Amino acid sequence: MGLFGRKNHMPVEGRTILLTGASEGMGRAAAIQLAAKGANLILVARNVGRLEEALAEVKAAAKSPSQRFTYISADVSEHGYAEQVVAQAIAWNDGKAPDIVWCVAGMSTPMLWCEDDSMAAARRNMDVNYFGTAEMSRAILREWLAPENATGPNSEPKHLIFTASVLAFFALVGYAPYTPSKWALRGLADTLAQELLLYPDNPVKVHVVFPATITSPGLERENKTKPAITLELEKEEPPETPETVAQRSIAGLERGEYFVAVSFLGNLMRCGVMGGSARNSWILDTLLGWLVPVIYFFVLRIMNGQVKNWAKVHGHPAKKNTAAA
Ligand SMILES: NC(=O)C1=CN([C@@H]2O[C@H](COP(=O)(O)OP(=O)(O)OC[C@H]3O[C@@H](n4cnc5c(N)ncnc54)[C@H](OP(=O)(O)O)[C@@H]3O)[C@@H](O)[C@H]2O)C=CC1
Ligand SMILES: CCCCCCCCCCCCCCCC(=O)[C@@H](N)CO
Repeated sequence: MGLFGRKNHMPVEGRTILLTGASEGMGRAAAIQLAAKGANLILVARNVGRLEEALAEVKAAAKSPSQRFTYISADVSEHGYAEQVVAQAIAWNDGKAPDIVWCVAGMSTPMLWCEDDSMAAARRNMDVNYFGTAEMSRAILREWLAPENATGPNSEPKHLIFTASVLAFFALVGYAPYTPSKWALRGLADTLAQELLLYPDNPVKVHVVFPATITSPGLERENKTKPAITLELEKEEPPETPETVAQRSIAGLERGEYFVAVSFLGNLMRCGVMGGSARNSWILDTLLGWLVPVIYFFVLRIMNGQVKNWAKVHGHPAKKNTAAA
């Protein structure tokens, strides 16, 4: 129970959490905050040097000396990686699967669709962002949902968390290699949310977090290929630090939200495309959902106008179109 008797839907104290993408940016910030709340953590990423550094920061943030922390180096884009990571995690965790798995690992290579490298980029983004998460979700669910791992309908649920982007609510020019990988995560999450109802004795909750721009090392990397028009349009939603995004994401998970947006604009965008997805609040989400078309009537006019004007001023996109140029 939190303030005013509000239930914490995702208690982490004493539980074990596996996070992919935990060595930098939002994943590392989330790991540090979860350590401060008393969780045991398994950090996953590729680069061991950066994992060591993150591990030291996580240890320093721990709430109690009894908490345990480790890391596993793995590439989430490799087929079959997740079974190995889950097996290693279970061995480290005294034979028990982690209670919470948060897939944060992701990347983005924005560019215009007609650029030379866009198809290779699209496949890479899909491998890391979609399959990296899909493989982990399947490996951990096969553990959590096994009949011998049933904990009973009233037990504390396990949590499976995906990390998408507000671009899965509202698309932007220049993100074609990336955006479909994040939309795909939503399709998987909606399907799993329903499929999990087949296992009432093995309660698991699925969630998707939808950040907007995060001032992370990843943002610096993606800005190297980002078209200038993309940079221009995405200024509409101010960037947030990894710490703020992690904190708001965790707050949403603690409130029990299924789709977690981390800003007011993000929540508006979310309510504009709910479709058949579970609502956080049926009343509020529906009311906001009625408002969004009115906003889009103007926003689309303005934003498409900006793109057309860009073409007028700068001519054919051809080559000279990255933000760096
Ligand atoms: N930055 C932004 O503006 C936004 C980001 N997002 C999403 O939020 C999440 C976090 O983003 P951000 O904080 O920018 O992340 P960063 O790019 O700063 O960090 C990415 C993390 O993921 C790990 N990682 C990347 N590729 C792989 C891989 N193939 N296998 C294993 N680990 C990998 C990195 O470690 P290593 O390289 O050592 O493997 C690192 O720990 C991502 O899913 C991203 O797509 C969503 C909206 C906006
Ligand atoms: C109804 C409300 C109207 C909405 C207005 C639209 C404003 C658009 C802002 C979009 C921000 C895009 C952030 C991209 C984050 C991302 O995922 C990349 N950086 C990849 O890492």
